[in-house]
Amino acid sequence: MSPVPAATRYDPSQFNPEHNSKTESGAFTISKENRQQAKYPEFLPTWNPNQKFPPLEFFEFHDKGLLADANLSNLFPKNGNHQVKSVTPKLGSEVKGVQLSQLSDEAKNDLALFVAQRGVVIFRDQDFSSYGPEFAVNYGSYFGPLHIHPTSGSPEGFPQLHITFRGASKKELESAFESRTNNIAWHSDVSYELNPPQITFFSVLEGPEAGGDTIFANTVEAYKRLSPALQARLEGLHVLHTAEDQADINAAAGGIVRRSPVSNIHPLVRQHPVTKEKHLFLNREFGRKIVELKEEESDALLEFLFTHVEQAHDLQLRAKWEPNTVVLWDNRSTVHSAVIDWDTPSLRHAFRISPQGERPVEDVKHLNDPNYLAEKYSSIRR
Ligand SMILES: O=C(O)CCC(=O)C(=O)O
Ligand SMILES: [Fe+2]
Repeated sequence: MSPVPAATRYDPSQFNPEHNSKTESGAFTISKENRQQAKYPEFLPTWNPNQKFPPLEFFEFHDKGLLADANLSNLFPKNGNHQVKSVTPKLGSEVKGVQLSQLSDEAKNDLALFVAQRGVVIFRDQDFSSYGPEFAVNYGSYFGPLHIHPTSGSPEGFPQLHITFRGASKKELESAFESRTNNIAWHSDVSYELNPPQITFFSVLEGPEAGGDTIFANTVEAYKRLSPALQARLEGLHVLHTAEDQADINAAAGGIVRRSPVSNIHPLVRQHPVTKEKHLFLNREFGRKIVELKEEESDALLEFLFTHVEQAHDLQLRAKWEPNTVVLWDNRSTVHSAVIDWDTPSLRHAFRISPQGERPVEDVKHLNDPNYLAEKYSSIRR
């Protein structure tokens, strides 16, 4: 079974006993010093050891992108004042002149289609974060039930928001490289869930002037680049994804585990319900084993596929954050990593909204089938 990757071992959801203090309700939060510096205190993380959530259950999901206008005319009206340009030919668009907070439901449907088509969309000059956590939660809920992360910190009262927070101390910066030569950790978010997230919103509220970018890779293109012979061999294989290590690491660091960790099996090659494109669905952080293969075979094949996606800069992009940027990604057909490279002491504070999507399927004919893979589950010792 693949070993727990270095980046997963290092990063217990930013829970850091050195900078955490307690709120009035007994939850951990960041230090007073960091709280005083933060420009968006309503989005600061808390970790409440008493908060517990029941296991997630399978649900049917119908992507809003399927309701979109094929010409995206609600998102980009004919006489609108918007500019859209591709970041790279294979992945990503950058948009100016569209205010996410003001979109109608019809325009949100187009947004879901556009993000599915482009993989990553970078929206500049947004007022989205100024409306606070409640607005963010309501907005994201349009696209699907919001995922509550099992180990992350979140603003009090808004467990659906996943907060990324790094303090501004020199020690914190240096600790990033104490035991690793780099901090790159390619993944798609919480792929161990039965219905992992689809369209995902990420807003960096404040961050360093240079650095702290987020990198993305396109797993549709990564699949297309493989030879037909290898593509055919990958069909019908399934990967075991697990939350166990993340839970253990957080518990060991004194953090929280607010939902019991799960393991699930998903197809290695997945079909997208909106674009109908096939893509690799892999995850260096949570994907541990190809269940149909022996251990050494699985390790070698997974390592080949991870390296293929991670080295192919010709199917990747690097999103640069400016004040008031919101980035949306398709958490099914892309993988991403934070880039923790800044060396001036500055806060980096971000929030993520993760609407859950369909249970991954190798062919959309299985979409929303509650018995999908039932036989395989019963035959696998996990
Ligand atoms: O901090 C970043 O740039 C990305 C963090 C991340 O992987 C996430 O929130 O899903
Ligand atoms: Fe992520």
